[in-house]
Amino acid sequence: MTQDELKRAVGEAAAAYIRPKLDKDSIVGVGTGSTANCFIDALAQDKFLFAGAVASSEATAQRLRDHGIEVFDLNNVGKLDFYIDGADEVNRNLELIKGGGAALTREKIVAAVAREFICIADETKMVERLGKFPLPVEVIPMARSYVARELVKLGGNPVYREGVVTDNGGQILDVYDLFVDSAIGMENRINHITGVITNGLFARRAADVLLLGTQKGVRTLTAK
Ligand SMILES: O=C[C@H](O)[C@H](O)[C@H](O)COP(=O)(O)O
Repeated sequence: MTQDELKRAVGEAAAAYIRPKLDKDSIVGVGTGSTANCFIDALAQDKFLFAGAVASSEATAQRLRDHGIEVFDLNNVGKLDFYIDGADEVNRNLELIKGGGAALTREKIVAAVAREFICIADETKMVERLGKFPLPVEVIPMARSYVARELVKLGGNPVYREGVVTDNGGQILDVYDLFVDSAIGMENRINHITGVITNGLFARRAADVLLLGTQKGVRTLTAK
């Protein structure tokens, strides 16, 4: 199977995973990216089973609406049973790097609210240790150079993702060569740099379940 076919398989598996738990009041948290798009397309088949969705980006909100799925403002939603999203890297503890599509901040917010975070990924995303994928860090624009200098002190090589403005008006630094021995430790350290909005390590709120697309089928993994 190609990578695209694996993405489609996990998108469909995620829709099947939540289907029996949906009711007419359910609101589903939906992530961003090509794998999340596969999930949205599968979820649309079930759109009469649930109330609507909360989106982690403007792009996702648009795709949901295009499918006729109502999109709610997170501030008007009391509880979210599920959040389904892709990842750029995932380890065996279901800690993630996310933000390749610059949606990390809203993704982290929706994941924080959700009772169950289901990550969907093809097997190319599974790693022993996080950090080969450059870690996205969203910053307040005026703080970009200062934050970059602080990231160098942590051992990273930050590169400004030129031309990208996030849905929140932030900018992105992609940090190469970071040694991430403790994902939670690094997530906290980077969050404490003044001017950082969010970083793409999802360790304090890791995924609860991973649906991993492999050549032998979709595997369901929980944290080790
Ligand atoms: O900002 C983007 C998100 O974190 C995506 O979930 C992540 O980049 C994975 O995207 P894709 O499914 O396209 O590989």
